[in-house]
Amino acid sequence: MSEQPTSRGRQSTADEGAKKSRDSTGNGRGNVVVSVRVRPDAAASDGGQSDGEWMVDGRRSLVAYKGREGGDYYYDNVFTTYDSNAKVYDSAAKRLVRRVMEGYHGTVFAYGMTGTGKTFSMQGTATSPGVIPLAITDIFSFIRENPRREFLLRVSYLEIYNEKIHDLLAQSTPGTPGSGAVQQGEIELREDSKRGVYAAPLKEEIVQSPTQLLRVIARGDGVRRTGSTQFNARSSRSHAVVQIVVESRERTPGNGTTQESKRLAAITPGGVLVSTLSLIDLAGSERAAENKDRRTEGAHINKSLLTLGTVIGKLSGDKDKQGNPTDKDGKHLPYRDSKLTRLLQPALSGSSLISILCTVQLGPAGSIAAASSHIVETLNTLKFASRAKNNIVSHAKKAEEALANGIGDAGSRALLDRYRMEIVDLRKQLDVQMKAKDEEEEKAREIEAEQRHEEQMLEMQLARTALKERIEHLNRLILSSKSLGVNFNRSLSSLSIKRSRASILSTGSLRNPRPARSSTAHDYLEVPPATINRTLSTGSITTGYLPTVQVSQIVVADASEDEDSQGENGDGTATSAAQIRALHADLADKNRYISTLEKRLLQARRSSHSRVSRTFSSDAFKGGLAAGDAGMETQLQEKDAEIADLRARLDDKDRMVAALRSAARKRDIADLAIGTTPPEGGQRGGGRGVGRSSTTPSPPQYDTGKTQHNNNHNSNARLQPQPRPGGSSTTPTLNFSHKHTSLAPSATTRPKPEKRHKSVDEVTQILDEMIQDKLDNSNGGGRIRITGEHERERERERKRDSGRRDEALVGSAVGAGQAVQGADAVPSTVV
Ligand SMILES: Nc1ncnc2c1ncn2[C@@H]1O[C@H](COP(=O)(O)OP(=O)(O)OP(=O)(O)O)[C@@H](O)[C@H]1O
Repeated sequence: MSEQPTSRGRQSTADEGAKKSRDSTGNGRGNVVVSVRVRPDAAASDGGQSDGEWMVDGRRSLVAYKGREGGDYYYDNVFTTYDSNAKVYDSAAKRLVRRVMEGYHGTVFAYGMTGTGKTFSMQGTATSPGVIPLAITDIFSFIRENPRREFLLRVSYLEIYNEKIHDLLAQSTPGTPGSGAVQQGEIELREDSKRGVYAAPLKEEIVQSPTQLLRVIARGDGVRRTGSTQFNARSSRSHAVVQIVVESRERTPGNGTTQESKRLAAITPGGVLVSTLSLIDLAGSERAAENKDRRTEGAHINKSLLTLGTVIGKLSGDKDKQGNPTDKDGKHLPYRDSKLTRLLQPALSGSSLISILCTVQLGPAGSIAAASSHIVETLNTLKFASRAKNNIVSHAKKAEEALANGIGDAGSRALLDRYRMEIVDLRKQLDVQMKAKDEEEEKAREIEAEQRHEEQMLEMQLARTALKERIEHLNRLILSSKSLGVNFNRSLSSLSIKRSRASILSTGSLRNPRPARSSTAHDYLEVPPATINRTLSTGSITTGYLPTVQVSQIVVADASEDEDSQGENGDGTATSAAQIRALHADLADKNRYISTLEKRLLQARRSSHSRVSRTFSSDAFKGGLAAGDAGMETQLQEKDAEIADLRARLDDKDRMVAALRSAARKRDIADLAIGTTPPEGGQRGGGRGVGRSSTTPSPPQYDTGKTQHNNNHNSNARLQPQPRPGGSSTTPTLNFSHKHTSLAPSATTRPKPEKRHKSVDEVTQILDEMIQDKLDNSNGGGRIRITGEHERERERERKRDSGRRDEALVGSAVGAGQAVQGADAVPSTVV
């Protein structure tokens, strides 16, 4: 094929010739795209559409030169000075980039004389991005448009400067223009069957966004060598190669949507497409410069470009027996003559898609571009483009197919596979750890459940203990009621109190110990009926609760001990003070018990609430909780009822204590009244204030009516008021008719109580004697007659005695309501 696709004389068939050119090379599908871009000249008046001998027709992709060696040049694309970078990309590179994303290798490079706009076309500007940034944008657009595939992008950036390869991404500090990058380990071009020709070692960076990729490339641009030339103030002095490796695979191959299918897909070989997009900004060919450095650079540049042109010129599509491309004469192509051609070998040999953008600058007559030397360079560029268009034969195949044929390098380079495998391994480790974590959490939940169960059991045990204590307490109360003789019919039996007589006497407060009250006395106390129905607690008390009474010990007797019970006065009865003390003790006991119950209930409620709140979040214990809560609720209600009942009882006992205290005060007043009477009878009784015989038997036990106390005995003793013969019917007398004294302590073991009170019978007997004496004296037939002064003295003595007896009678009448003496066992005591 001629280097001049068409000539002026054949211009009429230019379109046809261009179409024929594409078809003849077999690149009708666009595997090889050759474009020419004309840089605008500032001096051009019409935008360069017609610069002297040049004619550019973008619509027909035609560049025509009317001068010597002129002709018409047709290409795939001809961009005029009005065309933007976006149009250049869309027409010359976009399709190639898209196919690279589909698995083809692709190469785009700009070729042309220095200052004609290669860098401008490839990199562009901020307002007019070139092929590289537009390709990057397109790559990520493609990824977004293909959600069923997953991609991995990595980029490298190298330059060939003076026939040496430098890694532009491995240099940390951007070099100043012309200063060169930091020298690093020499990078060699290697070749193997899988990867083809590649530079190593070369840094590759994985990028995940357009911005990140652009930043990486911009960093490389910053260290790329540039310098000022005659035609370009910032001329590229090296060939810059950006390589973007694209790995992709189907995200869900087949019908696999599960994790397992993804894992299988990840470890299945051949599923990954690996393709490379090479974007190359070549250094510009130039005439020998005056500057030595520029001349050296230019020599290397020109040499590599010359080699490139030579290789392309010899491309024939033929191959030797080993499959290496040869020229039409069967000779090997000189790819190794320069690093540039060596690096571009895969693309030039037809294993990749290729797009060549040739830049030229056409100028009007008189301009630099119109110089003869410049025109020659422009014609050389056009001829290079024509040879590339005519000679490069591409049989690019998708990387996946290449892999199947053992040509590609995906097997060893697919980071996506390696990463996927690593991901699979990490996921397995994660699964193992998650399972272990789940098992630990399950164990923790089980332990927590066991702890909650134990807490529930503890609470239940606590509740049961409280209930048992309540039952025991009530049992004690019942026994105590028996021993204390609480009359369920509004009367109190004897409160069993053992007290040291000496102790009592030592206090000096109980000079007149009194017997326990009879049922009549209880009526007098007006104790509320409710109080009588309450039981008394029991307990041994060794404290002097009342200041005027010191109780050494209160012995609570159960049924077996009732027979030994004896009251304060040694007659099986208890004094009101003792009863008060017992009630106080009972009150304190109940207060403690209530306090204990309240504390435990509060604790149980808190524990129950916390347990319920915790357990509501767990379905595993809902069933058990329903029954447990119902039981606890019932127990709580029962305990509330018990507390209310105990409080009511306490109130009654308070009232009862108040009543007993009131009665005690009244009795003490009465005792004081009696205690002030001179103990006249002491002279006859032989004891101070004690008229009781030394042979006085044990005081009688008396029944209090309905009390079941000692019901084994025939307790017929009743306290009944009886009219005194010849006396007032209101004066109470005691009539003990009971036959037993089994509960009475023996005379030998029980201290003899002091009896300072006169019974009604005694008083009656005294009065009878006094009356008889009066009668005797008045009749004169007295047995003893006293005359004179002696008789008068005797009369005065009788009057004094009478007065004292009257006082004693009053005291006895008062004390009779309280004193209880055995009528048949204890003779009337004469004071
Ligand atoms: N199509 C264009 N439109 C506007 N300005 C352009 C165009 N092409 C190139 N230029 C300008 O021309 C100058 C040289 O361009 P550029 O550096 O791209 O040339 P080059 O071919 O890369 O040169 P070298 O080979 O020396 O690196 C720049 O200032 C650039 O802005």
